[in-house]
Amino acid sequence: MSEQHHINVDREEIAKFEALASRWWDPNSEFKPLHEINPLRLNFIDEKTSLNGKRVLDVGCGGGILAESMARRGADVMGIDMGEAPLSVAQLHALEMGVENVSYQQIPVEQLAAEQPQSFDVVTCMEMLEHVPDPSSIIQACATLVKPGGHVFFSTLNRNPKSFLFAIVGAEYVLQMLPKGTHEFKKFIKPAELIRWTRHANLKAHETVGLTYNPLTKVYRLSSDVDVNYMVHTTLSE
Ligand SMILES: C[S@@+](CC[C@H](N)C(=O)[O-])C[C@H]1O[C@@H](n2cnc3c(N)ncnc32)[C@H](O)[C@@H]1O
Repeated sequence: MSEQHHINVDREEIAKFEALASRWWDPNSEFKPLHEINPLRLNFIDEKTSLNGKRVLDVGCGGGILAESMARRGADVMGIDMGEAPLSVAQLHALEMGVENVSYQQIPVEQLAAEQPQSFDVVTCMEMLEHVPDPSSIIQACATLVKPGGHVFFSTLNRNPKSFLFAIVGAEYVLQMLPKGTHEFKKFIKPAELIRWTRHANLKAHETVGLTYNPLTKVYRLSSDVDVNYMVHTTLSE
């Protein structure tokens, strides 16, 4: 692994997720939001790509909530992350659940892109870009890894006063759903910025959809409101 590949990893960010890893599959833990949005994003991805039989890469897979669920839909899934503990948790969970068509590896996405370009039908990169020093480099690597015509999905947090209020003040301080310091506001990404980076990587953005939390009903749903958490569906131009 060359030094260059390590530059785009924030060790402090990885350490945060390592420390929480044992609670990854507890639906009432710090990872509750990921558990709750998972059916929404899984169905969205499955509708666009028909996961059954597809070769899928999940970048920044953590404890494997999305990766394992895509494997259960019949995809052949590889999950990568730079955290060791989340990957061990992911591996163990798949083993316990008897899900065999998912594997996990600790490797920087830029390195995998150099080694295995154009090898996946679908690439997903969820709730990860806001934790890395250079998100555009991750996006470029995802574009390199997907086959021409293949699908790439990103999700992240928007950057505006409302997302500051919901994702940081609300989630970390008022509701205490997430540990304080989970998110850094200046790393949040506006949809226009994300879409510009995807365009530079030769990815065509088709749809941007909000993952919206209603604090009164405590329910997430897909909506046209992209103010806080949102997901983008792209394909690699052929
Ligand atoms: C909020 S979690 C999201 C996990 C998963 N994608 C999901 O949505 O269920 C962010 C993950 O990104 C990983 N991560 C952060 N920086 C990374 C990097 N540079 N390369 C790979 N993974 C990274 C962390 O270790 C953590 O597992």
